[in-house]
Amino acid sequence: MAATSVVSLTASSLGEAPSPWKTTQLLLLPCALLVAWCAVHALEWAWLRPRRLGRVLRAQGLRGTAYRPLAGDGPLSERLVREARAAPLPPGCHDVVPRVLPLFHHAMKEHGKTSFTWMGPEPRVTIADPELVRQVLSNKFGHFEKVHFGQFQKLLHNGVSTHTGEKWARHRRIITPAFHLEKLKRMLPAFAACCADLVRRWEDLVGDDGEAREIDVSPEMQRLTGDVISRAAFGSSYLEGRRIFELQGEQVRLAMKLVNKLYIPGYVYLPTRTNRRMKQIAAEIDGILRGMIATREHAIRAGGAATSDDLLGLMLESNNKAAQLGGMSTADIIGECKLFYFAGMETTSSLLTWTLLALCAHPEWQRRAREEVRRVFGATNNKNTLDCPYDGLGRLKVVAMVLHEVLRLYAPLPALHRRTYKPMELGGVRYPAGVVLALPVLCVHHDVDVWGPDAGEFRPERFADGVAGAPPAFFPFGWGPRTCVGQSFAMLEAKMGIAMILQRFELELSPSYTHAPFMTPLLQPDHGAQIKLRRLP
Ligand code: HEM
Repeated sequence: MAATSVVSLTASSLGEAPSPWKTTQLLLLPCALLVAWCAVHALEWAWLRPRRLGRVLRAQGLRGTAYRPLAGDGPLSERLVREARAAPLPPGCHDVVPRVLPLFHHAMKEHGKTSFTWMGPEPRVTIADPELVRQVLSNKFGHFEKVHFGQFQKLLHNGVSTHTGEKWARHRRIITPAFHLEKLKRMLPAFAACCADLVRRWEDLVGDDGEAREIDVSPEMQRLTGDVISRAAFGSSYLEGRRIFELQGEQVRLAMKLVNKLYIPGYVYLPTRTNRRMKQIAAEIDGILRGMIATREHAIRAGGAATSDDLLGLMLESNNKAAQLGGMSTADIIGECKLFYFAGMETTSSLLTWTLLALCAHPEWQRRAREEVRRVFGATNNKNTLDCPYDGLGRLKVVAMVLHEVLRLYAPLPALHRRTYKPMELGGVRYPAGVVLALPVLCVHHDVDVWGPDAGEFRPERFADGVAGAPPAFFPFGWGPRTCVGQSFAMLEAKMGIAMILQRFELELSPSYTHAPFMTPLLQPDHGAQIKLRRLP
């Protein structure tokens, strides 16, 4: 319209009628410019920039796969995953890297330990030297920033793990006190109640006729850790919490369908069935959490407490104290609650599942761990030990060694990622901005150069002197300023769960179990974790 009136004005001021051809030309010009601008940007994004970054890396002696426009190594990765997935491992074999991280394994074998592959148009350099990994993760200036998946990630969770800079520091300061050991000790009765529910249910399932019964422990451990996080996070409102956990589970399953489409710009905004359902789920979760937060805040304003023994209450308390310095908004608190599920549930259930499977595959360690549990807590939990479980859990040295060895061999998060946002030097290589650094936790944990020729074997005695006595190449909870805030929470929960199970049941692998560790994106058994349980006298 504006263009037409300018044309008419100019034409009439010259005393001529505007020619329709001229008008069309003037209208087409901005469109043509827009198309040209998009084309140049698309060319830069999909072709010129990747080629430039690849050249810079190769010029410094790094080797890697050839860039394929847009798709990158997607098709290669899909093929390698398909092949790896088709080949289960023998039970008790812990050489899981080629199966779990087939693309990294392939690239490192073909092109060296520090080599690169392509995530769509982004080069991804694998850094598998533990000292360099530590340097990346310890960089407190955030020069290696976390890799995010934009709107997609917001639908799953939008908490401290996705924030950067001042916002991350503020959120981390506010939520950290909720995870202090003194606070966690007060949550132990909630942990114990969930574990007691689980073993009671299993006792009913197994019966006491001395026969072994098969149970798939993988969904069982997810249910346990979902219950624990629901109770620990929301105290008496834990049934609403459980609904959130069900919805989050569905959200993750839908999200996994989208992973390969993430490189199609704007895909998450298309009104597909999956996208619509994901938005619905996010809205329902937000609604439940908003209601819970409003109730707690109302209680605080009325002069009461926010139920300070659960994570939500502790976080609100800490947030109120930080209010003068700029606290968190309700939307921020919702993001953190969603993150508790995402960060704390599947990770710990993965650890518990692989621990139960490892104890079946290594009966000698099962016997030693059970003897220790029964020495500390008795044959079944009696009143005294339940009153003070923290001290007892601290005395479970063999159980701790087993858990650490499982975290080494089956790290629940097999790889972490960072991105350079400005040129950075690392290990003698100068990385330009925009390079993704993949830190393959699992490869470092299985590296024979670090752990010795028996790196692929289950030997919990490596951790006889705790983590401090093991090689400095163990980082299942990350390293540096962004290390896992829930580490002690997870270890206490896992110790309690394993102790209560070992106290009451003997475990053995079922013949129907297939050893198939798989990344979903956490490390889970691909075909379930079928274990035969027998009740102990
Ligand atoms: C075995 C269980 C767990 C494992 C293996 C694990 C692993 C990790 C790792 C590797 C990171 C760092 C990620 C990175 O640097 O990119 C992390 C961060 C985090 N974890 Fe855990 N985690 C576990 C349990 C938990 C639990 C139970 C919670 C909370 C209830 C939790 C909450 C978090 C949070 C909030 C962060 C983000 C910290 C930040 O960015 O400052 N985690 N976790």
